[in-house]
This record gives sequence, C-alpha cells and structure tokens, in this order.
Amino acid sequence: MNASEGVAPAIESILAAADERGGGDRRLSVAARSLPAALAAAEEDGRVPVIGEIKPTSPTTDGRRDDDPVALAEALVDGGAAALSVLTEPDHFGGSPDALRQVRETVSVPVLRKDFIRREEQLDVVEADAVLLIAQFVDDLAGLVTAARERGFQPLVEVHSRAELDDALSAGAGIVGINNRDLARLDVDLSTFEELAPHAPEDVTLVAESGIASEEDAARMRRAGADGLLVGSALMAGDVAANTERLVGAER
Ligand SMILES: O=C(O)c1ccccc1NCC(=O)[C@H](O)[C@H](O)COP(=O)(O)O
Repeated sequence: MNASEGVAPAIESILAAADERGGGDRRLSVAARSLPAALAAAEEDGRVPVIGEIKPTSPTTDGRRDDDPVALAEALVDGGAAALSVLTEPDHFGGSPDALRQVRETVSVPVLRKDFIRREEQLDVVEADAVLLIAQFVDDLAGLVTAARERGFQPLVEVHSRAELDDALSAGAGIVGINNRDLARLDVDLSTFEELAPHAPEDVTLVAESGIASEEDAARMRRAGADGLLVGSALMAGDVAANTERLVGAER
C-alpha cells in the first residue's frame, strides 16, 4: 500500500514534503544517551517518566510557540522531564535540525528526533539520542531500524494498530511508541494505548504518545503500562516548567 493512502490531507502534505527533503552529507556516528535508562531513572525517583516535546506548531495546533528552543528545553528539564523530543520537521511543525542540535548541546537528558524519516540518508541530518520511525510511513522498517542502530541511534518505532505493532516487533524494535493519534483522521483516543499495550512483550520499552493533557490522562497511560509518556501540546501551552511539573507529579 502507498504510505499516503487513506491518510488525512495534512499527512499527505507532510509525506510529500518529507520525500522532497534530502539527507546529510556524511554518515553520522552517535554516542547516544540511553532513553530506556532515563525513563527508568525517573520512575525510580518517583517522577512520571515524561518525554517533553518541543513542538512549535502542528496541523492540529492553533497558533505557534516560537520561543527559543533552548529556553523551552531548559523549562522542560526544570519541570522534571526525563527526556526531550524535538520536532525537526520544518514545513508543518516549525521545527529544525538546528533547534535539536542546540537543545542536545545544552541538556544532559536523552533527546529524540521527531520527524518523518523515510529514507536511510535522512538519518544523517542531525545527531540525536533516539530517532522516531513511523511504521506506517516506512517501506523497509527492519532496514531503517538497522540503519539507525548502525549509526548509534536508538530507534523508537511508532505504531497505531496491532498489525503495525507486530511489524515493529518483527523489525526488532526495542522501544515502541503507541500513538493515540490516528494519522488518517487526526483525532486522538487514549484507548488506543490501552488496547495495544498488552500485546507488547515485557522487555519492550513502551511509550504512550499524543493526547495526554491532564494528570488523569498521565495516570491512565501509566496504569495501562506506559514506561514513558510523550507529551507536546499540553506542555507547550502556557508555563512550560509548571505544566511539566504537574504531569511529572501525577499519581498512578
Ligand atoms: O500533532 C499533530 O497535529 C500531528 C499531526 C500529524 C502528524 C503528527 C502529529 N503529531 C506528531 C506527534 O507525534 C505528537 O507531536 C506527539 O505525539 C505529541 O502529541 P501531543 O502531546 O498530542 O501534542
């Protein structure tokens, strides 16, 4: 199936732009900070393991958050985020590889590169500790998982269905993000994580992605087995450090 078949028009446009973007001019070799270890360490010291996302805008966001990405990163870490995610997609999310580079130079927590990577050479655009690979949008998932690992990245494979979860596991993913956002309709339903999480093996690091807005949402995803929560919009609206602190302190 063509990756853009049956998806929202915004996604078609995102994928068309991704296909136009080039790669890096040399193969990267990264000494990654461990994302699973950072999530486990947060849990050990009583924090909800939040991956705080620097997300200037998106197709489902009203307005933009154009603050200095380094200041946003510092606020997320001050609020207790275990790790960060930085959008590098420029056309629909207002991100940039340079923002990620600056953030990773500033913080000591692991940083996930959030983009729509379709081809191996696109891995070589910027160093990060982890890279997002979206199962639905990658033709050779196992090949890209291997290519990411060969460069030192930790691949986080995003899924939204049981079939994609099986594909991610067959491709050897050790970190799986279950996206509560349906990329065909762009709506969010937290029960997606609850339905898929029981089908993942114990040794996989499971990240609940999207639509986590309140302490109750965070607690719900943790009860359903999330080892980490990827949160963007709810942290970007208003006081970033205070928003992060609130979710990091949510009870199970
Ligand atoms: O967030 C969007 O509007 C969006 C639209 C189309 C494709 C992907 C999109 N988001 C990417 C993400 O994965 C989220 O930024 C991330 O999971 C955080 O979600 P949220 O906490 O709901 O901002």
